Amino acid sequence: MRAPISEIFSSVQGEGKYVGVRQLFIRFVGCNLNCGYCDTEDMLAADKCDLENDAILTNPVELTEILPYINKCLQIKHHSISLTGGEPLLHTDFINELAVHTDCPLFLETNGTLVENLAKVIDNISIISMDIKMPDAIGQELWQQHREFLQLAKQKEKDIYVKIVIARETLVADFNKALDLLQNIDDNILLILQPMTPTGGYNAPSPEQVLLWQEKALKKINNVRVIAQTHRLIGQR
Ligand SMILES: C[S@@+](CC[C@H](N)C(=O)[O-])C[C@H]1O[C@@H](n2cnc3c(N)ncnc32)[C@H](O)[C@@H]1O
Ligand SMILES: Nc1nc2[nH]cc(C(=O)O)c2c(=O)[nH]1
Ligand code: SF4
Ligand SMILES: [Mg+2]
Repeated sequence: MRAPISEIFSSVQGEGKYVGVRQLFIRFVGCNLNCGYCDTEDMLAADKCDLENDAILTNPVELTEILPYINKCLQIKHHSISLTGGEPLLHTDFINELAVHTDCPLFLETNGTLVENLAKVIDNISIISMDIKMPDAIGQELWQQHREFLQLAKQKEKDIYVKIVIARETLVADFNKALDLLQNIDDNILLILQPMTPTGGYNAPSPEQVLLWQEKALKKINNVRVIAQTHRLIGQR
C-alpha cells in the first residue's frame, strides 16, 4: 500500500483541543483545496518523504517502508498519530491499512470537505479536528460539504471539534454563516478560533477582532476558545 507523504515527525500538537500532547505527525502530499494562507503549500507536491534523521524516501512511499520508523518513534509514549497534510482524506486506503498495523489512536486533521472519504475511514479514526474554511481564503463556499461532514461525524458519535482560522481579512458575514451552520448542528460543539499566522498576504486578526469575534461566537456556540499555532512559539515543527 503506497501513499505520497512529505514528512513524518514527532512533535507537540500546537493547535486546537489537544494542544500540548505529543503526537507523531504523518503529513500527506496533495490537497483538494488551495487556501491562500496555507502554511504547508511548499509540501503539497513533495516528491520526497523526510523521516527526520532516519532517511529520505522517494514518494509514493510503501507503508512497510515507514512502519519501522513509526514504531521506533512510538517507543516514546504518544497521545495519538496525527494524519495531516495536505488533505489526509485523499489517502483513505493507506489510512485504513495503517490502522491495521498500529494500536496508537488516529487523529484526523482535515478540511472537512470529503464526506464520502470520511465514511471510508471513520471507524478507524478516534479524533477529528475539522476546519470550517472561510470563502475569502479559498475562493469558494463549502457550507454544504462542511454540513454533511459534521453530520456524519456526529452520527458516528466521534470526538470532533472545529477550527476556524481568522485573519484580519476574514469577512464577518462568512464568520456568521459558519456560526449558523455550527449552531444548527450542535451548539455544544467545541469551536476553536485560530488566529492566522501571517502569510500569503493575509494578516493576523487585530486584538479587538479576536475578542469581538469570540463574543459573537459565544452568542451561538457554548464552547469557544481562542488558540494560536503554539508550536511556532516553542520552535517545534
Ligand atoms: C496545513 S492544514 C492540513 C490539514 C487540512 N488540509 C486542513 O486544512 O485542515 C492543518 C491546519 O493548519 C491550519 N493553517 C494552515 N496555514 C495556517 C496559517 N497561516 N495560520 C493559521 N493556521 C493555519 C489549517 O487551517 C489547518 O487547521
Ligand atoms: N506541532 C504541530 N502541530 C500541528 N497541529 C496541526 C498541524 C498541521 O500542520 O496539521 C501541526 C503541525 O504542523 N505541527
Ligand atoms: S485545505 Fe489544508 S492543506 Fe489544503 S490548502 Fe487548505 S490549509 Fe493547506
Ligand atoms: Mg502545520
